[in-house]
Amino acid sequence: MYTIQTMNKISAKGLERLPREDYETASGLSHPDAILVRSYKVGEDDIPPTVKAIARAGAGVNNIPVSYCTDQGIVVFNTPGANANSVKELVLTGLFLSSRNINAGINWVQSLDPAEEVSRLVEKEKSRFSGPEVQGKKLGIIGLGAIGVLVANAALALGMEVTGFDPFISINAAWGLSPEVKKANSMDSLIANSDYITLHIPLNDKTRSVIDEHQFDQMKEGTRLLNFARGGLVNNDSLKKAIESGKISYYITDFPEGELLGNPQIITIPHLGASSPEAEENCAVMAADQLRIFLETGNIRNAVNFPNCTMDYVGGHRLIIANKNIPNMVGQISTLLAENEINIQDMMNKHKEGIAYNIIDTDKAPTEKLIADLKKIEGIIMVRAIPPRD
Ligand SMILES: NC(=O)c1ccc[n+]([C@@H]2O[C@H](COP(=O)([O-])OP(=O)(O)OC[C@H]3O[C@@H](n4cnc5c(N)ncnc54)[C@H](O)[C@@H]3O)[C@@H](O)[C@H]2O)c1
Ligand SMILES: O=C(O)CC[C@@H](O)C(=O)O
Repeated sequence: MYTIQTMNKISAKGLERLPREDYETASGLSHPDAILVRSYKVGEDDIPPTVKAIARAGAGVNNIPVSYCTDQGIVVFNTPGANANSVKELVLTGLFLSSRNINAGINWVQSLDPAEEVSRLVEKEKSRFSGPEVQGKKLGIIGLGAIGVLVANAALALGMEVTGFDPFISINAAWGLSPEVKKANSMDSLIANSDYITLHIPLNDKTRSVIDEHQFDQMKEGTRLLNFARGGLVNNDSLKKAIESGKISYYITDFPEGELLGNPQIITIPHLGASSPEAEENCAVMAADQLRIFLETGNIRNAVNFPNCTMDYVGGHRLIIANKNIPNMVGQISTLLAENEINIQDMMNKHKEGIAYNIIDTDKAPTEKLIADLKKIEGIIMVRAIPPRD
């Protein structure tokens, strides 16, 4: 029986992927094998030593202490692309909200006294809320991953001129991107030439406050900035100055903070990018499947801190071992197995940055002592025997 601790409400469709006869899923487990989470900020103290994997039902993993997990041999998964369409639709909504003064207009109508002649007032005052069409305008997209590509292609269909900046674009993303999307050679040039800018990059130490005073200075007067990626990408003090100076006409964010409230030029959405039943289901299903496959077979798909590594599993004896990516680790592991008269039947070794991951199928079950001895090898981070299938 595996136990999975949920740290947010997870779509039932996802939980159904973990059969009840083999899995207990609940929010208050003290020794879980794995954690399933959405946006809850997971602290190191939330992760008991029994945890082997954490699955983030979503894209961003900045709510998970990933390097701590790596050091503990805990595999962290996310669900690439599973909520991208949902975010794309909200970004398009954001484009129109930022352009046509819709939010201000709606708020004004709602503020009218119903006893007044509302239709007359509307016709008299509506010119205050006029705003430009997006067709023919320039959209700059920072980050051409799962979401950025969908936004780019949809914006082209709306008649926008689209430029993207992503020095690390994946081959997969490049395949999905329309050839009509122009490539910016630097973030500065994209920023300087856009009427609308939308952010679709992860928040990490390299991207924190990536939109700061310098970037605002490069922008055209009246730029509309959309942030459906993470609040920390934009420096709020610089943003407020840019609004005051007229550089920014509207900032649309899915990440409200106290200091952003009450400004009519900042439209705050309560982190709804992935809040569609379809996205919630897609993410939960993908996250649950990845956890189940890892727990039951050791195969890894879509981990952010471990290499992808899959080897057909027929149900026999399997060891999974993670180690620092340094010389002679495989040699020491196989020597120890041989000394214990265990024959390797099949093996796979993959690495990602400083981590190597091994799947080793053997002819006999490893003993507790062998597992303990493997863990003692300098550089070994994690060893687990996969329980053989009946
Ligand atoms: N609002 C929401 O509910 C919601 C939902 C999903 C994702 N997100 C956020 O959006 C981000 C993007 O999601 P995604 O699914 O497209 O992820 P993704 O991993 O598919 O794409 C991210 C892209 O950003 C690029 N990138 C990284 N650093 C960059 C930099 N400095 N400059 C330019 N490009 C850079 C990468 O090369 C990659 O192509 C996530 O990390 C998450 O923070 C928000
Ligand atoms: O789970 C959510 O509601 C948001 C997820 C989103 O921020 C993500 O990074 O995928």
